[in-house]
Amino acid sequence: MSWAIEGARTRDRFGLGILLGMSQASMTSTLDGEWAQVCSHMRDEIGEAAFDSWFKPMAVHSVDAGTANICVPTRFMRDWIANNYLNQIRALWSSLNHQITDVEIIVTNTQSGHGILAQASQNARQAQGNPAQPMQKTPVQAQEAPSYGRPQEMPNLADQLGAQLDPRYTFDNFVVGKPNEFAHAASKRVAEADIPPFNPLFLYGGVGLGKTHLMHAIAHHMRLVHPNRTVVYLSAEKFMYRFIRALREQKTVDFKEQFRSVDMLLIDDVQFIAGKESTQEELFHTFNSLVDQGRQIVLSADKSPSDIEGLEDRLKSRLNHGLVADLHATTYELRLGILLSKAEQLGVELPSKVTEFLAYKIASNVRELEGALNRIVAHSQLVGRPITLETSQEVLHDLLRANDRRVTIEEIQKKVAEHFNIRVSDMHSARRARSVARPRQIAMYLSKQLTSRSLPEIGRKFGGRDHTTVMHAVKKVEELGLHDRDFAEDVELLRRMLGGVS
Ligand SMILES: Nc1ncnc2c1ncn2[C@@H]1O[C@H](COP(=O)(O)OP(=O)(O)OP(=O)(O)O)[C@@H](O)[C@H]1O
Repeated sequence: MSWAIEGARTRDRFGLGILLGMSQASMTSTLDGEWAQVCSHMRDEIGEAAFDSWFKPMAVHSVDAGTANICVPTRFMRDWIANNYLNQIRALWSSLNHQITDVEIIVTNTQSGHGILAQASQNARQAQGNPAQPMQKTPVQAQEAPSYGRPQEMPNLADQLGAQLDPRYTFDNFVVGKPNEFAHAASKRVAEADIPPFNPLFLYGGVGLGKTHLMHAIAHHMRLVHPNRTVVYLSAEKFMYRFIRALREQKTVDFKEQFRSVDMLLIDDVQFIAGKESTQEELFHTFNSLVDQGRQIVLSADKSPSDIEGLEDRLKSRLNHGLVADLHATTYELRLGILLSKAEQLGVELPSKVTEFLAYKIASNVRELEGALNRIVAHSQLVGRPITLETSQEVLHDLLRANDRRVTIEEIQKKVAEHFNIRVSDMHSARRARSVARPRQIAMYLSKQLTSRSLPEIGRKFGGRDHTTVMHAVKKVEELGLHDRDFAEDVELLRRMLGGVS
């Protein structure tokens, strides 16, 4: 509590006391009592955690002509309180004491206990040619404060606490397909909502499936639409290191204050803090404080909260409380879409055969697919050759081998049937129509080329046909390939898709 009496100016600094004919001591206790009541209301209203963060460090400073001045130790707190709680404080206080018509927040130097104006405010006053004003008013007037958000200086906090956002990771650049449509829709909803629709949003899925991309997209959108809001994105690892540094430098109060004051917090790769107890504890409190204040939290991990081992139960239960959305492994169609979108971003036109080939062959994750595309494009630009199936295969030789797997006759039949748009059952049927017979012959040829099965074995897999039928099919396909370039390319594409890398 700091009752700073600055000099013996006759100005009615304690206007209220004189008005009421009270002694300074009794006025102090009246104000203290009223402030305690305001605090008690606010604690009920905003919850223990937020109250501890913001109200505990506050104290009554003075009263000036009906304006109660509350002091806080930092400008940051002043701005936050002014933007978020001042209207409530003012209303509560004047309902307790009609003489209080206004409340202002001032920044004090807590070391000396004297009211010292924040530098910016002091400069402003001097600039107005009024340096002798005893009362230190803040430049933040509650009436002018936006109902949500903060003064222009606040977004810096996002850079201070968080990581840079990748400008490419936007919703526009995110290709939506069956495996990610739920996670995408949930992310969009969070990004576009004014009040958290679910808290937290928890995104999870395997490596390289787009979790980080979606988180950045949410943050980009939020920063664009609400430039005044503090949107902080960082990895759980970074959160931990920041916390450890704060502990080491004895700045945990600042750490808590800062993280608990953001408007949106996005933490990536939460699995990283499994088994890290004190970081989990800190995250837990940060989480509660933000949720209490109605701030959105978005988290991601490689597993669902329940499946992350080494995560405290109470944290798991909080993480499960909002919406948990998973990203599934990509499908061929989604990979095609992503390739087309990435190629467009790179400004290159990919032959459709190359796109189909890559989408089929590189099924592990999107990051690898993107890497493959980048390699092909870089190679083509460096050597000045167009992108073809052959050069792609050459350039990606190692990657393709890593993605290679033993192909079965069933897979060949399925792939060829898909390619020619016929039923897989036609591979076994007796139908002789060319539209069915030719793909069947190609499938037999590829079975001979790509598997170690004998001719009779292959025949049996094609509806119990004789080995001579298979032999005939192989010859026919070779022959046709010699005279029909399109046909040969089709077969070659299928061969490469199915693992014929050599
Ligand atoms: N649906 C998509 N549309 C466009 N690009 C995508 C899509 N999914 C993933 N990507 C791209 O794939 C790359 C890897 O995605 P991202 O880093 O978001 O994966 P992640 O799930 O966070 O992986 P990790 O678990 O390794 O952190 C990024 O370059 C991203 O842009």
